[in-house]
Amino acid sequence: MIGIDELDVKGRRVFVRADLNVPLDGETITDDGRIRASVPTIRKLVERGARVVVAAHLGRPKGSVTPKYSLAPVSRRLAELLGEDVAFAADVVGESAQSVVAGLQDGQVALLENLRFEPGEESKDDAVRGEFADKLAALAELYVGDGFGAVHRKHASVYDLPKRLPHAAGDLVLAEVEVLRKLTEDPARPYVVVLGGAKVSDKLGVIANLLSKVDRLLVGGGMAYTFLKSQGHEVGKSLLQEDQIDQVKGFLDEAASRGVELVLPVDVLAATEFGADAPYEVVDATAIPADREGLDIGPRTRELFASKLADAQTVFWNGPMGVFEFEAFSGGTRAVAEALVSSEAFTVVGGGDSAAAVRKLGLPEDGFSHISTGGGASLEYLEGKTLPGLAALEE
Ligand SMILES: Nc1ncnc2c1ncn2[C@@H]1O[C@H](COP(=O)(O)OP(=O)(O)OP(=O)(O)O)[C@@H](O)[C@H]1O
Ligand SMILES: O=C(O)[C@H](O)COP(=O)(O)O
Repeated sequence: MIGIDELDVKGRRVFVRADLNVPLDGETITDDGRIRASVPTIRKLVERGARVVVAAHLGRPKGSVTPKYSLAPVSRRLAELLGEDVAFAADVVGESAQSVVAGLQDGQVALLENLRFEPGEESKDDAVRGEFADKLAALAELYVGDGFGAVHRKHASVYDLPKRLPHAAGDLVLAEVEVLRKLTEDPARPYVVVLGGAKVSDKLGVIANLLSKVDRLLVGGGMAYTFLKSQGHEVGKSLLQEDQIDQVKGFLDEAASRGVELVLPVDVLAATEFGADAPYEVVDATAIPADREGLDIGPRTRELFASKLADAQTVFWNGPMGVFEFEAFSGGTRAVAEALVSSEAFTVVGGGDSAAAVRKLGLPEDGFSHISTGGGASLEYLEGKTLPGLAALEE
């Protein structure tokens, strides 16, 4: 994988695939970490006289134009952080994109509209993705892969486009891979992975492979309820991945046979509904009332998880322990974050929302060895999987 320093970019149109998938409240960006992380590569290209065409996704609009997922607010923030104008295209490969890109002078930056407004971006059909990648390729002469958070996606802009243009990895991708490689090569033990969050179906899949690598797996957040259900417990209205209950039963058996400690919540904050002010009570994780929804791990679980982190030498954490965006349900995430900050271990936090949670809770970013921009991407890297976006850059 070569870096951007090895590309001759002056006067050339360089397509930068970034991960600008930031949390939004309406049009307000609630955490701009991923935009900040994308700035150094873009700035370097600007300084070297490239005509920079940035592209990214936001949310999961599933191939149709969805105004609430427009990158317009991101474009404004990117311009502020760069201290440069950013020409925003109102579409991805249409007339607006073509004219914005054609108008770029050396050292200028454009941002295309959300890649996922186009069905070709995420299509499972290679030909459909390829056709869309051809249109993206027509916008540039060189490709830079810098969207680490999305390198696990076999999407047109991540996987097919670098096959069509001379390419290099951006500085963010190189830095992320360097840190994560340390975790895959002989990590100091005990090696503990903490999983939470809401992308349950995506991330349950990684557990099978992680079980052969870690000593301990702590499961909280929206992930935990499928485990509790698979043990036969009622989980009420909590997040549940019904179709993966059997698979999860298999994980419990495999963890036991491998001697991996799989630690689940023993209590949860069970709310009457999903909301910042929803009334809630602390209940045993084995007795969640049918009309309640688990929105955070409870106080006994916080202590349990902290004790399981106390002797760790290596920790990877992805996914908040609860709905940390609501103050009342942020305590579990805070407890895990604080346990990591006070730990001597090599600690890596990964994921858009996980990193945002660390910042929102006011924890010192330098309290962690590394804060990664990728959640699912980091997990799949740690599993030892070949990630499409990295494989394409290596070719
Ligand atoms: N018990 C729960 N019920 C519902 N949502 C939850 C629960 N616990 C955590 N969440 C939500 O999970 C979301 C984050 O999950 P996610 O899996 O996307 O993590 P991430 O760090 O952003 O990783 P990635 O970068 O892969 O997206 C947060 O918005 C949080 O509110
Ligand atoms: O938030 C993330 O993990 C990345 O931006 C990828 O988003 P996705 O899970 O919707 O593909």
